[in-house]
Amino acid sequence: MEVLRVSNLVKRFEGVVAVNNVSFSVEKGEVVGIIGPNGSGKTTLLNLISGLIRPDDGKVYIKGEAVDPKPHEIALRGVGRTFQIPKLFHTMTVLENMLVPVVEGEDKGKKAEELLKFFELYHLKDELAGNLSGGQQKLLEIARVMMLDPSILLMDEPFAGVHHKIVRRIVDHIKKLRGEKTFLIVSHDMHTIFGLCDRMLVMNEGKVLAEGTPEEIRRSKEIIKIYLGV
Ligand SMILES: Nc1ncnc2c1ncn2[C@@H]1O[C@H](COP(=O)(O)OP(=O)(O)OP(=O)(O)O)[C@@H](O)[C@H]1O
Repeated sequence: MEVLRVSNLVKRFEGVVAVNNVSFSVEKGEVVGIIGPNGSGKTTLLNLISGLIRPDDGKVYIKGEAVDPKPHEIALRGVGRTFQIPKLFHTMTVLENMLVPVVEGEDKGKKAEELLKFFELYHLKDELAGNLSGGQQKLLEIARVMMLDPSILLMDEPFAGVHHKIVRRIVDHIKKLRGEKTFLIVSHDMHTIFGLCDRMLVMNEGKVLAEGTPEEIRRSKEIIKIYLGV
């Protein structure tokens, strides 16, 4: 079942076409990686899907319905987002950060604790978020976005600047959740993303240049040309 589709998305910034007529779709439970050189439009694409910026053209469909590109509207439809630099409250504790998203019902605290246990952060629950390592902050942001029970997770560079032990933990968590949840992950960490994804999109100069399984992408001459400049 298709859970996400972007159709002819375009975003221009004075003179730069950051996203240039991008279309693709994602099936429920897939883990899709987005790779591409710096400035190829990956973050802008995630910003468009999560409604942080409005497209100049094109549409985003979630579970078959066109969405109004507003962050709140998109979050309500089950799309969660993490950032290249986690957006945490550094002077609040780990547990307090977990309780920032508005969640209906009475068991917010219990849910937060369960998620902290799942992400192996429970022992740090009373620590200030600002005292966590970069990798622990990334884990906490992932745990926090799960408070809203997203069905689709957009992740921007979840492995960048993260100790390899925590990279492995993040990968393990994604593997546990795949199938039930759908992931769209932007990463420069070729080794990790190739090992994790079902499918990859390769962006260059705002366009999707190639799409395929990690194996297909590895064999693609175009990709080698972009990354190695030959
Ligand atoms: N707010 C903005 N104003 C002007 N130009 C922008 C803005 N955001 C992005 N751009 C430009 O759009 C292009 C795509 O940027 P984007 O950050 O989406 O690329 P990226 O693939 O995520 O890069 P990186 O891997 O370095 O994070 C770049 O040329 C960038 O300079």
